[in-house]
Amino acid sequence: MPAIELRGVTKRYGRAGLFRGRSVTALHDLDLTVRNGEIFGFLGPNGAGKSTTIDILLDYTAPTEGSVRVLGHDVATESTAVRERVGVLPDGYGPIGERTGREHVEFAIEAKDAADDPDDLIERVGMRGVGDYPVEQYSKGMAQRLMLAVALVGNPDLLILDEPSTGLDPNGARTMRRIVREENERGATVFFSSHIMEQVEAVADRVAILDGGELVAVDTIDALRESSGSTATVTIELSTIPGDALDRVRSIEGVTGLRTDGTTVTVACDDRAKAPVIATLHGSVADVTDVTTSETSLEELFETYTRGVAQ
Ligand SMILES: Nc1ncnc2c1ncn2[C@@H]1O[C@H](COP(=O)(O)OP(=O)(O)OP(=O)(O)O)[C@@H](O)[C@H]1O
Repeated sequence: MPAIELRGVTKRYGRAGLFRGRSVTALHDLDLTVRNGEIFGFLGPNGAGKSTTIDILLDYTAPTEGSVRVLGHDVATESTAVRERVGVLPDGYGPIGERTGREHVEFAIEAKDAADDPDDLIERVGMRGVGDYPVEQYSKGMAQRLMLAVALVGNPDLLILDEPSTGLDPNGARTMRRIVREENERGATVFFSSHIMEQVEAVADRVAILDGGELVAVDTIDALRESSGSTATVTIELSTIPGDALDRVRSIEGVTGLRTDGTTVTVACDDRAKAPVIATLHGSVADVTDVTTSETSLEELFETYTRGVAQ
């Protein structure tokens, strides 16, 4: 049984007021399967439809067409069963009011009828020392840690994290990654949206890239590298930029992209093309002062897929 299954999901929002009559199609006929036990990164540019998808998974909004199953339950008819087994870290909703962080966690434990120790959760998300402060005094990062503690209550089978790194400093981001891995090792499926590609690359088993309400890629990051044709990135520092040599580099078989920034040339290519790229620039009139090669990053793949270059 997949953890998440969307079939033919379309979502149209109606417009009120001045724009009444015009509607926005946020998702077009989306099919998506998230396997049980995987860490799944959900990516897309602003307005791609990520939050809409998450709202549909949680039954906060209904799809215009299509069916949605979460942990084997139809979210339209069995939303209570879904909520009992899902932990959610929403985007843009922090804790409010005079209650302390600990009280929020205690409330969530009670609401889920769970047996967690609030102190353990507070400790785990790195909130020791501030659990007894009223949440109105929390910084953005502390509020985010608290929301994560609440999401973890009851050992959920599925964690849905919407932009989990919002407001977190590097230590907080590391804690988040550690917790995602620990939860996954415990057996939970983790579905998370993010704009922070390093975070996704560090933990995700597979990723989906959504663009304009449609999936443009779903796979492991390695497989996306292969299918985009750019497995490597070669970065070359030159003393000057020789225009004709750049044209020769572009025409090398296996080169899928080339960018210049000052005297730095960055070439996306497959592994076979690395040596000819370096040799071509090395043999040009300009001096090569530095060369680095690396695997194509998820950020570069994201750019490729969301510009429709790869297919
Ligand atoms: N309640 C709403 N009413 C009307 N249009 C909406 C509503 N919510 C979202 N939209 C539209 O649906 C599209 C998808 O928005 P959504 O918020 O799902 O994207 P997103 O991928 O989460 O973006 P971001 O990365 O900026 O958070 C956008 O065109 C947005 O303007």
